[in-house]
Amino acid sequence: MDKNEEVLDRFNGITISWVLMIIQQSSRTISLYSSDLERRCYKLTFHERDRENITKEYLKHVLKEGKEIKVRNRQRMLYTNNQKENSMHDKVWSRVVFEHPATFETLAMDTKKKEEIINDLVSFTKRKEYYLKIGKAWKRGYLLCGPAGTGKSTMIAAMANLLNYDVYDVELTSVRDNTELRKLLINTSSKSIVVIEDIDCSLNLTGHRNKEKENDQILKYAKEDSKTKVTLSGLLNFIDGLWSSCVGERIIVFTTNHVDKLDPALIRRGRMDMHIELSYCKFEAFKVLAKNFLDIDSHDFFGTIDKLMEETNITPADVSEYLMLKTTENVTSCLERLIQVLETAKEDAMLQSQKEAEEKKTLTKEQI
Ligand SMILES: Nc1ncnc2c1ncn2[C@@H]1O[C@H](COP(=O)(O)OP(=O)(O)OP(=O)(O)O)[C@@H](O)[C@H]1O
Repeated sequence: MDKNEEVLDRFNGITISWVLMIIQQSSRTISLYSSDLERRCYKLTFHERDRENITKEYLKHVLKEGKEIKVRNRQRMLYTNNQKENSMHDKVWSRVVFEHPATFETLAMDTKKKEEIINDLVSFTKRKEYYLKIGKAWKRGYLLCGPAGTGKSTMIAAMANLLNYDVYDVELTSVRDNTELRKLLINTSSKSIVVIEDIDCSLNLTGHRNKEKENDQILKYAKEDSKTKVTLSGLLNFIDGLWSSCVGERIIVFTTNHVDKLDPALIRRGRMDMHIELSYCKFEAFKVLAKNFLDIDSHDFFGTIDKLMEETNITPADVSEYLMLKTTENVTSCLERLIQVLETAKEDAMLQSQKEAEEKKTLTKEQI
């Protein structure tokens, strides 16, 4: 608004006039900045009879709207924990602008499941009073599981874009110990998603903690260069601390390719409120990808693709690759290429299961 410009607003049938006032202040000191000598304020004019309504309801509404606009317009950030061992500065997080294009609209998965997740997220953000009333911290935990390339990272980006949250990506293998983990947590802000990806690969946070043999197997997934001394109880404290010591809304997301290998304590309800399984690309998910990549809702080949997808396991990441149009291709030739890939995958899967069945037979004979 310019100085003395008037803007009219309507609220509950009341008209309010806003005028920007700039008041010059006299000062004996010299300032390089003219704004130091100015006081900016807004003059609101309305009918006397509406005074109570304005002071009690309208101003509250203006502040709330203002906050929401600020959140909508702010640049979101992606934070990662600093990995330099002897970092000179105190900052535990490094940040870059978060500009991932993924949305729930472009996310390929079962429509019903997608709606359920969106509703869960949106209703979480609106339940501040409810959480206060029941005496629980305003938080929600999501466990995303599924094979590589089924969209776990993409879903986190879609969540952040939907809610307008920052993302804190915790690289657990670079966290020295539980104290450092706590420090990271304290330095996260409200309206954020704290992410620990591939939780099964980061630490030995597996189920059946007493069975050494199984633990050995799981350690194969652990990163060999990991120097972390973070323990399972440290991580549990981190999650519970996140809920109890932080003000404001927070979401924590774990992703894993091997949910069965995680310690049940880590993923129990209350810590991870919603378990979301992302799976191989079936026809409904394919239709989303076909719309994203080829801008089509139907095609004569859709029937064949539907059938083949029921018989094969192909990830949305692979389908996305095959749907990227080459300069020499058109939609039909691109879909033909995908059909060929699916047919080959189907044959390979059949040969593999035959081989496995024969191996099983031989094994049983040997046992007899
Ligand atoms: N469900 C999906 N919807 C849309 N695109 C997807 C989906 N799954 C995968 N993709 C595409 O494949 C790429 C890889 O997917 P993404 O990294 O999200 O998978 P992931 O499950 O996190 O894999 P990993 O376990 O290896 O980290 C994405 O950049 C995206 O383009």
